[in-house]
Amino acid sequence: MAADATGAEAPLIGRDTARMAEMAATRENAARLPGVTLRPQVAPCAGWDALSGADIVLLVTPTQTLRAVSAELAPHLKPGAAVVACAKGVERGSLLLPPAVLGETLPEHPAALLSGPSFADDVARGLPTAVTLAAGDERLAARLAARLATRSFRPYHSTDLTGVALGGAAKNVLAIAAGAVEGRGLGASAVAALIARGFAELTRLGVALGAKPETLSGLSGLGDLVLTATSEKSRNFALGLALGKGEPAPDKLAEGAATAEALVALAEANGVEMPISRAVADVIAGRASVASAIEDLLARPLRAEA
Ligand SMILES: NC(=O)C1=CN([C@@H]2O[C@H](COP(=O)(O)OP(=O)(O)OC[C@H]3O[C@@H](n4cnc5c(N)ncnc54)[C@H](O)[C@@H]3O)[C@@H](O)[C@H]2O)C=CC1
Ligand SMILES: O=C(CO)COP(=O)(O)O
Repeated sequence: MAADATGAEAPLIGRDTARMAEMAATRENAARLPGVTLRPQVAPCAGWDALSGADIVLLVTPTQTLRAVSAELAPHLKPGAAVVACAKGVERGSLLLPPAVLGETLPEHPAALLSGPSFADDVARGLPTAVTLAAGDERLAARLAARLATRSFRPYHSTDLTGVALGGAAKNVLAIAAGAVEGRGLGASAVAALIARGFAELTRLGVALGAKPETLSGLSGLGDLVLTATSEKSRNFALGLALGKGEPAPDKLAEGAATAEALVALAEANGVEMPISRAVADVIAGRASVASAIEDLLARPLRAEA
């Protein structure tokens, strides 16, 4: 559970017992958020025991682990507890977005999703951040948003789970492409073109899946795309940058790399073209070089902008 506005204790559960004990003692997550002192109500611990008292559980593991982790914690949840996925991606194989994965593993629990432009480091340092909290039920979405809000962390609520989830998944793939364009030294105009055309393909798929266009152009879609596709703090952008420069990939989670192939498969299944995402999937899978992928994108036939 998060350290929310109520000041209630918020257990922070991790699987590495020694690291959680160290975090509890030093009040710092030295590996992920060095220099940030944990708020007093955050209680690092290991094991699932602390779940039994939680009304709201935030799941902050990567997309491809969501199914296993949520299934493992299922027997330990308080009846009726809301489970909020914070992952941004498409599950490989099933092609499901995070809320739909939770719908399968935790059908008795209301599923929600937290997404939007928010580097963990910015949030932890109390810098102003606005995000989207989505749940199928509007009252639940509003209640969760109010519960998680702080003076600097502003969740807007939504019932468009698909739109919020799709924006978060696609922007990571597109950020890899933006990083690669930057890494090849193609200039700021090319990055802007990529963001705009990337947003067009994100929107096409979102609409095909039933998302609301205003969700896609909101915080969790366009907002997060702009952040991630323009900042070297983004691990997805940093991966693209390394690929573009021909350097080794950084040893950090880049959700877009794990999601690219699944995103393109989801688009194909819905009859939607996503050429930039496809180029990223091809490069990640080793089917194309960055140079040839960019060549192919530039060689596409000219067409109407929509
Ligand atoms: N770091 C950020 O700024 C933001 C991250 N996210 C999303 O949050 C999700 C997680 O990302 P981060 O926390 O940044 O990644 P991370 O790599 O910093 O942390 C992931 C955590 O999950 C744990 N984990 C991995 N596999 C696990 C498993 N099978 N069982 C239990 N725990 C497992 C790891 O030990 C680690 O503590 C991603 O989908 C990412 O897109 C969303 C918004 C911002
Ligand atoms: O999702 C994020 C910011 O909103 C974090 O982006 P990266 O995973 O690329 O670091």
